Amino acid sequence: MSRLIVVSNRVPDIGKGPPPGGLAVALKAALEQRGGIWMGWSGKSSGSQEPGPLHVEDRGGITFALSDLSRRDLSEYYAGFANSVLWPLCHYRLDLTDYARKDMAGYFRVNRFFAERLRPLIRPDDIIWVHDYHLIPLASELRRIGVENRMGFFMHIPWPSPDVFLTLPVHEAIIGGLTAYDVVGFQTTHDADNFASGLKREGIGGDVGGGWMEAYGRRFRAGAFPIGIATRDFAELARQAVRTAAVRRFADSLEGRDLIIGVDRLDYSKGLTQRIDGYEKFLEANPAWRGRTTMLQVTPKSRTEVPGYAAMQREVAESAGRVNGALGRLDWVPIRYVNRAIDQKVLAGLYRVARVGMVTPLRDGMNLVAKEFVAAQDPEDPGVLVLSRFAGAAQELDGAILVNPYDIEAVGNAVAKALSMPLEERRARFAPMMKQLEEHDISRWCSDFLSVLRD
Ligand SMILES: O=P(O)(O)OC[C@H]1O[C@H](O[C@H]2O[C@H](CO)[C@@H](O)[C@H](O)[C@H]2O)[C@H](O)[C@@H](O)[C@@H]1O
Ligand SMILES: O=c1ccn([C@@H]2O[C@H](COP(=O)(O)OP(=O)(O)O)[C@@H](O)[C@H]2O)c(=O)[nH]1
Repeated sequence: MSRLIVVSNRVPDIGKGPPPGGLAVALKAALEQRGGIWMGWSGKSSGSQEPGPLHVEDRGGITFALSDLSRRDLSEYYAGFANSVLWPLCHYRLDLTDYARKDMAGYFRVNRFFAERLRPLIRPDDIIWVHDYHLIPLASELRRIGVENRMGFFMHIPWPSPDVFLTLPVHEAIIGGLTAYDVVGFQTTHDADNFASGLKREGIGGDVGGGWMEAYGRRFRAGAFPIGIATRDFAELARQAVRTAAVRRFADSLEGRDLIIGVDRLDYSKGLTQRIDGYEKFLEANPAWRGRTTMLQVTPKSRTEVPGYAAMQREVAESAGRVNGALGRLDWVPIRYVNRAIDQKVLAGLYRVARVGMVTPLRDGMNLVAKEFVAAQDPEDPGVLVLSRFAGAAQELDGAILVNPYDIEAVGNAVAKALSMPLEERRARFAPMMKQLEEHDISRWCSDFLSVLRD
């Protein structure tokens, strides 16, 4: 069996720190099965110095090859082109894109640097699987220095419609970068269709049927491979977590109120202020519910070095403060806002305690929180998921109450509907979602992608 090489900007701390998420678990299993390497950024800056040699280390049966990046690299490649151009563009926020040629050049330079560092580690029959928008040009850089191995790419974030994507000044180089892969995977058919129609619009190729696309005369496999979670393990984690002291203490602190939970990185794509406004609308329109619900919003800080994110932090805190100030009482705070990461084991228990899960991004590639919330429920007495129709997860979780997150009143009405939904309907909505998550879990995602890449 050929070895697997996974490349991603962010590499989980397998064997160190808290338990890794589902993606790390699945890739770890695939890497252990075949033997392999996980390459990426070490998470550290070498400051103004050039990065030293790769840190190569065996952990939990996997070889990690991690590279530091200089302050300039991180500013131009990570905070700059990846997170101030590609991320807002792919999430339909053209108003937030901040394109600079210097950052674009830094992005391609870091991709070349990763390719050159990876090159000596590659054996002829290795399979290479590259993840996410930070590393689109990696395959073309590897091909340029003579690497002929099978290479696949998975895009974790949305692929926008051509009208949006073609505003990117270097769209040709980005599309050209993708065509150097043998397989290109997207989260949903909608993303894959957007990509194909962009090729067609530009007259450089398109969908040629049977799971194949063509661009610049090169054929490659492309399509939707929706990412899953480790469903059974997560359900078990939630069952155990509700018995732990931390989750019991939290549940007691609710004093019989119904819990509404939101868990999102602090990111403008997650629709946090709109969600808080929706909850306020719900409380205004349903005074009988005041004092009988608590919304817990868990929002760890993210990408603080990127300008738009610092402003977000203020906006979300202000929104939560405004609602608490306007509607709170001496003995009741409508929203509890936690601005740091919570261990996933505790989260699993909180999801199970909650009556309603609020997942209302303005745009999201998939949104694993939506899937985790469903998997964590008690099948006999499940909570209800309120889900944005603009999250990739909405293509699969049709038992959720689907909402348009831009319609604040609709979000408020969805909260009311979720809180008063009869048990029978909750069960009827939950069962098919759980079946879908069990049948399409993270191991299936991994093996589906790798079998197309291998064949
Ligand atoms: O590495 P960071 O800059 O700290 O950001 C964290 C990750 O955010 C994004 O996650 C996406 O992937 C999820 C799994 O497929 C998907 O459910 C979600 O919708 C996406 O937003 C990003 O794509 C990752 O590369 C980042 O590491
Ligand atoms: O305090 C937190 C917040 C989030 N997460 C995890 O972070 C992931 C977030 O993934 P998602 O696809 O929802 O969004 P992303 O942040 O990747 O855009 C999920 O597995 C969450 O369980 C966590 O462990 N602790």
